[in-house]
Amino acid sequence: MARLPVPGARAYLVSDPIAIQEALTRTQREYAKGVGRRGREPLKRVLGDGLLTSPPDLHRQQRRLVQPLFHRERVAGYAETFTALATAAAAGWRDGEVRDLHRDMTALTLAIVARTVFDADVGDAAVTTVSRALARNQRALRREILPGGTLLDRLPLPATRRWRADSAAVDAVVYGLIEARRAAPGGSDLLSLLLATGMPDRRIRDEALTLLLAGHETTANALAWTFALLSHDPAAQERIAAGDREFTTAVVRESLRLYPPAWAIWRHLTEPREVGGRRLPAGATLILSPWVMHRDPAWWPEPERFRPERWLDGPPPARYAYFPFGSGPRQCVGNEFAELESVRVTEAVCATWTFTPAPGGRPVVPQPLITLRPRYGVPLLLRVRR
Ligand code: HEM
Repeated sequence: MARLPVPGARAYLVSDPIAIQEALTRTQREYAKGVGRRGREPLKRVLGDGLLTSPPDLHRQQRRLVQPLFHRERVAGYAETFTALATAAAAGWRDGEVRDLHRDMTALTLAIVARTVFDADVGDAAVTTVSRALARNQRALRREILPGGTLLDRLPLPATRRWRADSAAVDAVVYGLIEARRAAPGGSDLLSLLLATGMPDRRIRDEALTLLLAGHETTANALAWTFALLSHDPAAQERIAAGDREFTTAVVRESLRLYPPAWAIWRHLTEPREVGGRRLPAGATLILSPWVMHRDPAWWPEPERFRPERWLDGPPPARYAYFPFGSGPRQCVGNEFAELESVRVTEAVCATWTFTPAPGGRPVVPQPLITLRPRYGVPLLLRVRR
């Protein structure tokens, strides 16, 4: 376990799978979400008391409410929608053009979560509003984990003003969806479930925005990284196009190993405790990092290599050496949704297109903000599959 220089926090990188398991599975009690003594969370300001950032007492009932939307059979029922929306998006691309697949995947995954979870169509303007708000503000939001970070909010900094304007625009999109559903109630989508509880609009907004953001930003990154990796591997593209779904699933898992969109999960101790053989005080911050564990040679032969076959011919990984979706009570509610969506979208793109890195394009490099985004996008040269 190593001490890390995080301002205002006693932060430790935990690299023992047993200690990671304990921190994730005992999350609502001894190990709480967030950074430092008060559990600061960068996303709390955006998502309020939505499922991702809610306190433990509220969390249990919220999770029960939302869970039915993510049951295995229900998710399986979304599969054809995943394929149809991806096929329609890819049909608009042109032979020989260079496209930023990260941007394309952001629009697509947002349309997918709106269609499936919200039973709504979001227009192009709404897609631009939401994706621009995320792209421009992650750095400003990350300030929130710094001590006094919220004080900066009171200063008229350009970043703060931009965030306020973007946030109001995103709220207008979400309240628009809520109003539309109120006018046509009775479905089994997320908004119908939330409206039926009679909870105040502000709470509905928190839950809805949480699922809209958590439900597309991470998957957009996962898909962008997947296409970046595949752009160097024409044989893998062929195998996916030939319909080998087991292989495509292995590709998605391997991509989540090398580029886990949730690259760090933060917890803090609510009381003094021994973690990984070391006594730590209350308020100590623990960083559980899929990025670090997924590339540790102790668990992965040739850890830096993209080799989807390891998921087909090797033993399953040690349980807490691979946790792209976290674990325990706060585990990703959309994990099966995300995996199936990623497989179907990857298949749909490879069915019609082959792709290579854009000649002379900027390098594809990770930018670890709240999520792991490709800093300059993923520019690829597209060719129609012949
Ligand atoms: C590849 C895609 C995805 C990745 C890597 C991912 C990763 C994660 C991780 C690591 C957590 C746990 C955070 C923590 O313990 O502090 C989480 C929570 C969550 N995720 Fe995902 N996620 C993905 C896709 C999705 C999708 C598609 C949805 C919904 C449609 C979703 C909704 C949520 C929600 C609501 C939570 C909070 C759960 C709770 O606290 O009960 N995620 N996600």
